[in-house]
Amino acid sequence: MGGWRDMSAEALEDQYSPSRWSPRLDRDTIIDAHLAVTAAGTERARASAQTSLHVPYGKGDGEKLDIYFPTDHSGTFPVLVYIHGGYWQCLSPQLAPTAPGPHSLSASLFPSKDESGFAAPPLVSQGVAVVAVGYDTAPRGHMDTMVLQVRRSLAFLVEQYPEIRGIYLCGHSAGAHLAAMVLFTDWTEFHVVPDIKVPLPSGAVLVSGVYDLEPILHTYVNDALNMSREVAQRNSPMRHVAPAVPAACEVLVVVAQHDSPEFRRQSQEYSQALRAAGWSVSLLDLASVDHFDVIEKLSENSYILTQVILNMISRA
Ligand SMILES: N[C@@H](CC(=O)c1ccccc1NC=O)C(=O)O
Repeated sequence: MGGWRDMSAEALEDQYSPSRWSPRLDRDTIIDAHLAVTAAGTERARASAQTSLHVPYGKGDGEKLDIYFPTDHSGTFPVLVYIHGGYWQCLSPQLAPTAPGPHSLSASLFPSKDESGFAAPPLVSQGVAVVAVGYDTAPRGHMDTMVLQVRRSLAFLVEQYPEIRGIYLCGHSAGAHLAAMVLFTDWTEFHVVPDIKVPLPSGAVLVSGVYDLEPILHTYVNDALNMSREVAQRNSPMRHVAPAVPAACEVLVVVAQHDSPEFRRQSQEYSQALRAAGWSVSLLDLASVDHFDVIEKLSENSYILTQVILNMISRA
């Protein structure tokens, strides 16, 4: 069992507050800066790529996705599906860097699919489409619903876009958790399996994620999520590591040097568990980045993670 059980409430709260661990920016400005950088990157991506925005993949208001098409998309193309983070919620006062008040309820203070296209430019120029998936964050969405929505968004893409040849998943923080939940989906429930000749997804890049939700139950993060222990366990990828099937996808678990020790432990333990179950998994520990710029830098062509992702896709 993890050492988190012996931590004080304060220490645990610290460990699960990524903004407190960056040597680059202080805790009161880093989330604002993260949103500004990802919003500006998304604006650049929308100005340069051909897009289909707010495409509904289900009936719910939050069930929309944005597609950034590759520069040349006359034939088939691979897709990187990006799942944003933000601790699965949009109302926690501690997620907002400013004091609680009407201002802190503004949607722009929380990551959403609308600031999640920043990784597109280096990928679309290499023939890879990028899809930013929206999902219903808490308090509107329940953890089970978010997992279901992300799974459904993939089934939708496979069905609607026959020109897609290979879906790669990339999630950040809470989004890495959702991506990891997709790895053990029973696709027969989504009626897509008979047509699938490649595994779904073909590869997964899990960046600074949480794979055991139990510690979160004891922190402010659960104020908006309201998870019971049962919900947290049912939605913990760490508890569902199944033996790899022959066509199982390649998994890259990425963690930042300046992620908290608990976040770093979670990535280490999850990647080890997958490896022990026969999965093809690598743990990439990136130097000189924190919980936020580890993902922001995907807007840069020369960033090591951008190159690793392009490499994973081109090897398929
Ligand atoms: N309250 C958190 C905020 C946070 O975790 C977060 C903010 C923006 C994007 C991703 C985040 N983390 C996980 O999804 C913190 O202290 O950093």
